[in-house]
Amino acid sequence: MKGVLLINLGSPDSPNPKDVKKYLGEFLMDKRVIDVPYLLRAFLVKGIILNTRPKKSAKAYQKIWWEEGSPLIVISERFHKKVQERAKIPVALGMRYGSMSIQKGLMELQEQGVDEVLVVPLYPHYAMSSSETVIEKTKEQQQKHFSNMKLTFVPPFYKHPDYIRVMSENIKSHLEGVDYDHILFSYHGIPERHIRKSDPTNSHCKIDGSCCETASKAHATCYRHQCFETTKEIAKYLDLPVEKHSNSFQSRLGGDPWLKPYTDFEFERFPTEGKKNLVVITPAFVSDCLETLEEIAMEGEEQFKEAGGEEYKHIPCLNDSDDWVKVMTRWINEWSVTSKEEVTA
Ligand SMILES: C=CC1=C(C)c2cc3[nH]c(cc4nc(cc5[nH]c(cc1n2)c(C)c5CCC(=O)O)C(CCC(=O)O)=C4C)c(C)c3C=C
Ligand SMILES: [Fe+2]
Ligand SMILES: [Fe+2]
Repeated sequence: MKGVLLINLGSPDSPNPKDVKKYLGEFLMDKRVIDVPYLLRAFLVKGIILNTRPKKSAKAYQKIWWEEGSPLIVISERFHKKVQERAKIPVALGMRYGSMSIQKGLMELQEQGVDEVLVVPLYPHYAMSSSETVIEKTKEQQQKHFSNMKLTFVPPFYKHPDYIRVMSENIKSHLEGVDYDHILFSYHGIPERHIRKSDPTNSHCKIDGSCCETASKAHATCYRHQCFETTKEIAKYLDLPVEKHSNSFQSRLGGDPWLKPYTDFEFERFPTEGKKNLVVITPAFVSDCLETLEEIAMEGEEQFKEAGGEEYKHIPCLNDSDDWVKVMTRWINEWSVTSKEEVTA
C-alpha cells in the first residue's frame, strides 16, 4: 500500500536555552550542514557554537513562539492535517531534527500497512544542508528499520508551474493596494563552498555573474541557480520589472563566505538608493519559521527603518493555505494512481 511522508526541518521542543541547545547540537553536528571532518565539527559545534548560540537563539525563538508551540511545527501540522483530509492514501509528518523524527513518521506509515512511500522534502530547492540531508537520513532509516519499504523522492520543485503559480498568487493577494519601490526575494543562505561541493562537473559553478545563467547539468544540484530560477519564474508570472526586484541570501553562520548579496546588507543599502518602500518574500521556506518571522519580519524591518526605510512588508510563506494544500494533494494523488518513479518538476 502507498503512503506519504512530508518532511520539514524541525524546531526545538521549547524556546528554552536547554532545548534549543539540544536541537542545535543535532542540527549542526549534521555533516551536510557543517561539512568538516568529525573531530573538527565536534570542536566547532560542542566547543564553540553551543557555548553561546543557544542563549541567543532561545531569545529569538521566544519572540516568535506560539501558545501551541513552534510556528514551523504548528504550521507543518496544520498543513499535514489538511493534506491528509484530501489525500486518498495515508500521510505522515516527520522532521529532520528534533523530536518528531523521520523514524516516527515511517513507523506511523508502517502501522497503517504502507510499504511504498512518497517522501516529500518540504524544500523547493536542492541543498546539501536541506533536501539532501533529508533524503539521506530517510534512506538510512529505511535500511536500518524499514527494509520492506520502497521509497520515491519528490525532486526540488523550485520552478514547477504549480509552485510558481501558488507562490505568485500568494504574493499578488498581499500586494493589493500596496505601494512599493522594490521586492526583495530573500533566500536562506548557504556557504559558497557547498555550491562547489555539490557541482558534479567540479568546474561549472564559479559563483559569478554567468554560471547560473549558462545551461549545465550542475543545475540539478545548484541551490543558487534554483533560487534565481524561482525568482525569474515568479517575476515572469507577476510581470515584475527587472529594476523592481532582486535576490539576496539570509541567515549566515560563521566567518566563511556565504552566497551574496547578504540580505541584511541589502536592508541597509536600499534606503540610500531611494528604495524606501520594501516588500520582502522568502521563497526558500514553505512555512514561516524563526528565519522568516524573527530575522525577516522583525529584525529586517528594524534594520531597514534604521537605515532610512519607510514602509516594510514581509509576505507570509505558503503555510497551510488552501491553494498550496490542493497542489500538494494533487501531486500525491497523481503519484498514488501511477507507478511513476519521478513525481514532479
Ligand atoms: C531553506 C532551507 C534551509 C537551508 C538550505 C539551511 C541551511 C543552513 N542553516 C544553517 C543554520 C541554521 N539554520 C537555522 C534555522 C533554520 N534553517 C532553516 C532552513 C534551512 N537552513 C529553517 C526553516 C530554520 C528555522 C527553524 C525553526 O525552528 O523555525 C538555525 C537555528 C536558529 C539559529 O540559531 O539561527 C541555524 C543555526 C546552516 C549552517 C546552513 C547551511 C550550511
Ligand atoms: Fe538554516
Ligand atoms: Fe550555478
